[in-house]
Amino acid sequence: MTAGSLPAPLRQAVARVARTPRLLVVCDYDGTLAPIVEDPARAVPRPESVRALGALAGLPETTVGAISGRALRDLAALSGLPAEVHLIGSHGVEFDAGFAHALDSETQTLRRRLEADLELLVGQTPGVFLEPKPASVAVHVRRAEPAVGESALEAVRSGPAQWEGVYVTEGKAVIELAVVETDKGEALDMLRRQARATAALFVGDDVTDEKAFARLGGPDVGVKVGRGESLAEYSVPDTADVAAMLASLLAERRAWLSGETHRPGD
Ligand SMILES: O=P(O)(O)OC[C@H]1O[C@H](O[C@H]2O[C@H](CO)[C@@H](O)[C@H](O)[C@H]2O)[C@H](O)[C@@H](O)[C@@H]1O
Repeated sequence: MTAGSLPAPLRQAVARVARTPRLLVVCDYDGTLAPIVEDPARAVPRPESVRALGALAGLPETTVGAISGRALRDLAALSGLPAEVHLIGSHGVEFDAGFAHALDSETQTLRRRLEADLELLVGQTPGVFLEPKPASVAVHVRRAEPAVGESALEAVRSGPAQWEGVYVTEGKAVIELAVVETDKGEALDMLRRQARATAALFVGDDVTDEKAFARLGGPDVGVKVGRGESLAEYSVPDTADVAAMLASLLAERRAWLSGETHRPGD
């Protein structure tokens, strides 16, 4: 996949947003920068995407972020994104390493109870495993036989997912129970305010990314990765196309900033 093989309307939208005075570029991680794989610990990003995001973050008037469902520490370790890229974990609520300690003791207790209960309920089911995070626990079923995975998901849905103070998110072969409400759209808006962005490009593949797509408007560009209903105006099939699109955005933005292409009002 090359920039030239992106659909023409998307190529035009990318060229347009590249010409905004203060640009914000934000990507989801799994399924967007990193292809989906069986083992979450092995989900590494496409190097071309990492390079493009790093280069974009080095340009003037250009802010870059990644908002992921992952714990911030895991996102930082796995993504290898440079320090100039703003990383936000836990579906948009984890901005810094002290996040878990800032939760009140009742919330921390609920989080521990959730993990213990989920371990008893599904932790020993073949192919099912837990991913503990600072304010949530994800139950993965990708490695389980389909019927086994579905019954584990059902046990979680009808069990701890019903507890008071628990927020449920279902994703790709995963159900996540959190003790705080999460919203990637809030995180996107915070980055937008900090950057005083005049337009944003957001790219994501999963249900939690829809909350970010819902915040887009005006000159913004939303790109859904993969199939399925989405609020995003544009879509691409997979992470290779995301890499091509980011490369195209980088080339357009560089050219515009250096005056090689027409600036509005010139
Ligand atoms: O918001 P994201 O960056 O897209 O994170 C969403 C979840 O991604 C991870 O799980 C998903 O990707 C795994 C690796 O490809 C895959 O094995 C799993 O089935 C997917 O659900 C991550 O492990 C979760 O913590 C994130 O919430």
